[in-house]
Amino acid sequence: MDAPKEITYAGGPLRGHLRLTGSKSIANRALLIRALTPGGFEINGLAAADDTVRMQKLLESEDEVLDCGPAGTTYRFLTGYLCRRRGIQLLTGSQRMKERPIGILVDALRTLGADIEYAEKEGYPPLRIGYSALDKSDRVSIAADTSSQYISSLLMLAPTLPTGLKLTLEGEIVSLPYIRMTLAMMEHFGVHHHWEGQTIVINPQTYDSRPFTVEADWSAASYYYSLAALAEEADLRIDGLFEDSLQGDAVVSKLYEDFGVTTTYTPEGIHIKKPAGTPPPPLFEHDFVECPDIAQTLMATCAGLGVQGLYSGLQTLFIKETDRVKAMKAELGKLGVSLYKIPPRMAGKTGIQYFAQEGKADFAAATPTFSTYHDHRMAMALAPLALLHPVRIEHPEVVEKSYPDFWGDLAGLGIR
Ligand SMILES: O=C(O)C1=C[C@@H](OP(=O)(O)O)[C@@H](O)[C@H](O)C1
Ligand SMILES: C=C(OP(=O)(O)O)C(=O)O
Repeated sequence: MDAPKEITYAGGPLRGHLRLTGSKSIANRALLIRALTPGGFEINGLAAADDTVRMQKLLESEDEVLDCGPAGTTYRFLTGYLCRRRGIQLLTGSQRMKERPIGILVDALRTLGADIEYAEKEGYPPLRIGYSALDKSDRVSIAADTSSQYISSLLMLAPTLPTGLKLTLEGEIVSLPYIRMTLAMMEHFGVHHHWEGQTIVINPQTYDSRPFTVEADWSAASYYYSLAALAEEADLRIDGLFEDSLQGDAVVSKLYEDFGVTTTYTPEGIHIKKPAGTPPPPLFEHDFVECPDIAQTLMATCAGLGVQGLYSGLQTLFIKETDRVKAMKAELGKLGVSLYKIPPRMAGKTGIQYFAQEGKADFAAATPTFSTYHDHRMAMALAPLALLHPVRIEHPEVVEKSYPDFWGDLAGLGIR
């Protein structure tokens, strides 16, 4: 095992200016839509993120085995796409990918006529996918409470199907902004849809070839908001982020207002500031069902500042790159901060599952070494704590999944 990375900060106000990496969610949609667009189009701002690089390579590959590694969107988007590509391919991924469910998407595709088999365990990757016209039905219902990526996969394919698709979303909808992102990008390429209650209707249409630029990544921006909140004083300019965004994680700018971090939008991007002497709030409460990827960031901020946390909407975190609540509980536990499920009887009759967080990070024992569980967001969410005390991060290379320049960008701010 490689040595963990130790990161420290000399102290003082946090100042800097950087250009953020591109959004992998937007990039992977643009790449998939391009593969379905006659004549293709130019995409600007594609990041070197591993998930994006894999998507690009696998779309071009004619190999019999396609390995998505840990990339969820790549895996789910290709599951739909490959159903209509000639030949038989085995779609596989990392060990963790084989534990992330795919049955809901496979069942929906089979209703449309797909030729898909489980190559190992029923309900999980890898999949053996053959060609099908997907003309058995143009109507399908799908459980929306597990992953929006299944829905995005079907939506992007929908206009290319013989009679389009009527997709009914059942149950609670998780990660809704990502479904909106998919539909908005389809609109950009001239494909229209309409809602009939809980059903999204997409008629057969052709994607128009138009140049496209990938926005910078608001999920990645969350780590800078956390840094600003943890700093005594902060003044950061981040280029490439805009108020009018396709990304639901842009809500992070609002969430950090509670911590005294303000955002000004400039023609180049954002300017975030925290004045010296801003006291932290006593409590931070949020429902993360629309922005699951920034939950770890806020947990780490609250731990660093000793802010009590009350979180809901975390029910999908256990099937991400790792079981994220379990992993955060273990790592924050190293600092004496507790994270626990509130017993349902105490949460009342709402049926909502709440988690509470209590305690302020205590660095008295020793420099903590954080494990990262093959999860880029564990590394990036915990790194800002280095503003308070040196920390060590195991397997720092995990950040390559979405943000390969993360450590270099932190170094540019004096966090080395
Ligand atoms: O569609 C997307 O780009 C994503 C959707 C979300 O997943 P779920 O829909 O599985 O929550 C999110 O967590 C993931 O990082 C990216
Ligand atoms: C959950 C994530 O990614 P994916 O599901 O695409 O692997 C993430 O990036 O936080």
